Parts: sequence; C-alpha cells; structure tokens
Amino acid sequence: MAPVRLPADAELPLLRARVSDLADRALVVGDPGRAARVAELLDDVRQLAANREYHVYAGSYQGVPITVASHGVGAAGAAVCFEELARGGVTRIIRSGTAGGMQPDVVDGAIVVATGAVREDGVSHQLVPTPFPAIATPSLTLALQAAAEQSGLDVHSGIVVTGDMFYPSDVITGVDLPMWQRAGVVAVEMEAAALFVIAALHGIETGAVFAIDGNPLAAKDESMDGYDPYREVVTRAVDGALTAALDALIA
Ligand SMILES: O=P(O)(O)O[C@H]1O[C@H](CO)[C@@H](O)[C@H]1O
Ligand SMILES: O=c1cc[nH]c(=O)[nH]1
Repeated sequence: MAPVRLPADAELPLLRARVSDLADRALVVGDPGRAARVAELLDDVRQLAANREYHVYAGSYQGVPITVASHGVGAAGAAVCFEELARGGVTRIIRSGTAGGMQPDVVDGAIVVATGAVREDGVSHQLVPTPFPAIATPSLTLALQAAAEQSGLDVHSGIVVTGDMFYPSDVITGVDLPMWQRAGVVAVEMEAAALFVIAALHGIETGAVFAIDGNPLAAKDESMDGYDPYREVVTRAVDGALTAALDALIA
C-alpha cells in the first residue's frame, strides 16, 4: 500500500485543517499553548483549526510559508498529527519539544538535537517492526545543530529515547532509563520516534530539537515528583529550541 496523499480540497479528519491551506514545511510542538506562542512569531498568521489537542496555524517565517501544529502528549495521538500532515502533502516536519536530560552534563536549560530515537513508544511498532530505525534526516540535523549554536545555550546532539510512560508505577520498569543512559542516550521524551518512523514511511524530511527541563536520573527523581518545566531557565531553552526549529525549517 503506497502512502496516502489527500486531494487539495480534502479536510484532514482529525486536525480539521484543509489540505490546500497547508505549507510544505511544518513545525510541530506538543503543547497547543506553545503553538499559539510560535504563531505570534509569524507573519500573515491565521488559525486553521483547533480540534482536540490539534491546533493548526498557517503563517510565514522570514517570507517562507509554514504550518504550525500541536500534537499533544504521547506518541499515539501525535502519530495522528504526523500522519495527517504527511497525507496532506507536508514534506518537512520538525518537532520542537521539551525533554529530560539523560547524561550528567545534559541539564536544565540545555538544547538537544536528536540524531535518532529509541523506539520505546507503543505505536510505531504497529506501523513497521522495531528493527527499522527511527532516524532524523541528516541535513536537517546539521541545520538544527548550526541554528541551535546561535542561541548561545549549551547544545548537545545524539540519540533520544521515546517512551509512553511519563510517570512510572512502582510495579515494573516501563522504560529502563539507566540502561539507555549506559547506551549513551542523551534525552528522554515521548513523540520523536513516531515522527521519525512516519516520516521515513512517507519519504519526507524530519528532525527534532528539545529544551531540557530536568534530569530525572541525576536528580534521583525517576518518579518525576520534582518536574517543573515552568522555570525561567527552561523557558529560555524552549525559545532557543523553537527559534532553531524555525530557522532549520526554512533552511
Ligand atoms: O513539550 P512537549 O513537546 O509536549 O514534549 C514533552 O513534554 C510532554 C511531557 O510533559 C511530552 O509530550 C514530551 O514529549
Ligand atoms: O518526557 C519527558 C518530557 C520532558 N521531561 C522529561 O523528563 N520527560
């Protein structure tokens, strides 16, 4: 079965945006509030739709038309967003999100550019078996790294782990973070693997850049009790990651 492409007059079933209103390039973020903040940075901006967690905007950044969409928390719901954008003809999708640092030097306020993602999510293995790698497009990764360096923030790059579990239980270890730390994984988040796999299946470009909002292993806080992404140091990194994502999107 070839990847689905929808006609220009179609409406995306869950995003509720019209295909003809989509740009070739899309920035995706988890939080609808963050999508609204990005929209303020664009020219000629208009909101295309707001359905469930999916808020979609059209606008232009430095003269280049782009789409901004929120995808919510978790790979299964986010996969709907990524799939519908690809079906609608988007050919480049960059995710800008928050993530937890995994290595001791990847801490609050840093930026991480993902080269690939460990597929610990629950949806991508239902699309293609897990030996299939989840990797970012190398040229976009390089563009993201160069753009992130402009922020003046501490920039890291490497493999992230995408899990479905934000808060662990006391029953089993859902995602073995210490093991992935030993394997050199730099950050943990919840949607990049699904994005990279869906982009590969559609033959489109993709990348991801993260603001680090804590380091659960270093803080000995795997329960996430101390999670607080609303601090100034994180807000600065979120802005740095968003600017890097926008710059790489139009590169
Ligand atoms: O900041 P966003 O883009 O939502 O990304 C991260 O934050 C959420 C968890 O708080 C998850 O969606 C995770 O991937
Ligand atoms: O999934 C996530 C997102 C942000 N910070 C974390 O520690 N984990």
